[in-house]
Amino acid sequence: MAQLDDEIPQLITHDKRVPLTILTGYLGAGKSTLIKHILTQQHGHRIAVIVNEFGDTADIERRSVSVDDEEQLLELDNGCLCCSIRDAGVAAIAKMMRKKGKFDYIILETTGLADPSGLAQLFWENELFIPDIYLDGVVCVVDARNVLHQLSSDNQCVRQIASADSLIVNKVDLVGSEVLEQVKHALLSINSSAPLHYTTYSTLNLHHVIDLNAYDGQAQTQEQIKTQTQMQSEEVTLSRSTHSHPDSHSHPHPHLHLFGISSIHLQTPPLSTAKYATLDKWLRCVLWESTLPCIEDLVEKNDMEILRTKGVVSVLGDGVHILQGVRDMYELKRVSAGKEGDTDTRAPGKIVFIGKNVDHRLFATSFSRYMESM
Ligand SMILES: Nc1nc2c(ncn2[C@@H]2O[C@H](COP(=O)(O)OP(=O)(O)OP(=O)(O)O)[C@@H](O)[C@H]2O)c(=O)[nH]1
Repeated sequence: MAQLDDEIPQLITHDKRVPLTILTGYLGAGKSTLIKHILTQQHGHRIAVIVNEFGDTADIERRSVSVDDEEQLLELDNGCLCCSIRDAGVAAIAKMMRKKGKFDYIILETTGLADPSGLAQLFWENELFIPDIYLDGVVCVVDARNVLHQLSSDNQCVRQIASADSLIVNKVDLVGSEVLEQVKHALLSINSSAPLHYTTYSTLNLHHVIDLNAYDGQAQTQEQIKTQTQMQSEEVTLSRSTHSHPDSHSHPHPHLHLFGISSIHLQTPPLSTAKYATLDKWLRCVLWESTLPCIEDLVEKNDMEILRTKGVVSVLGDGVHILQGVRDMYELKRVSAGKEGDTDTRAPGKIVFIGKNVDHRLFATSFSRYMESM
């Protein structure tokens, strides 16, 4: 356990905040293996690892990742970091931030049983607690061999995948190409906006894991989001037709109900500044009030839960704007200036919602009706 003391704060950087990666993934997926890989690579960072484990396995974790300097590891004894974060957890991390300026990056490995979306939300809005830290991204390691079974039986496993900004499909050495295809389709149907990376022993290029800037609009260019979502939605369509009549007796894989969690995309044309304000209002209804306006004739009550929102929108004469959201929090931010004749500002936009009971038809109808009515 790191010795936390009250020395005079000496942050490694004075003008820069320290990035935080939340590392999630089901029990045994390969999170510690990934940390071990990260800590032995050249990445130019001095990384502190925080292990948040159930029970007393943190001791085993410490040994298995073999960190040279023990002070790089901080264990949070309480398995439920989300509940304790506002007091002990934040205090511990804040104190660690003052540790002699020994690190410039934090990886928080969550318990294999946790839903990371609450944590992501907390660190996204954490300026109140630890202003020196910003959330870089949520990375989820998936066990290619066991994930299909886990998805059918554990809600948290689905939520971990839904919250990810980067998905690492590990243990590909243990499965054949057919299973890998099924895994890919299952993951894309839950989260179509996170890129997939296939690994053995969590070995991959570190730019898929750290310095993602997933919550910083600058990293999400229009082209990236467009290519990613277009490519992945084609694959999801393929996956849905492949599994249109699942039957556990005739199929070699289980029917995945995924606890109602999936992702949908809405297309949006370039918006005038007035319509952009309308979009903002519609998002407040959806994300703050959990309501889809203007569809009362179609559905009485909507039992939806949004975990993650991402998007890119062109505003006529005002450049490209990025949408980022975690649960009920969201941010619309301009990332490039627009000018007359700027092709970017005339490109179509796209909004991705990941969550429970997100129905594409209802979202699309609500969106188009609301945008027309205002
Ligand atoms: N065959 C194979 N084994 C792997 C691979 N990656 C990890 N393992 C093994 O899987 C086991 C679990 O890996 P860990 O990295 O400890 O998994 P974890 O996600 O940290 O596990 P928890 O802390 O229990 O949630 C270890 O025995 C690893 O050596 C892989 O790609 N292929």
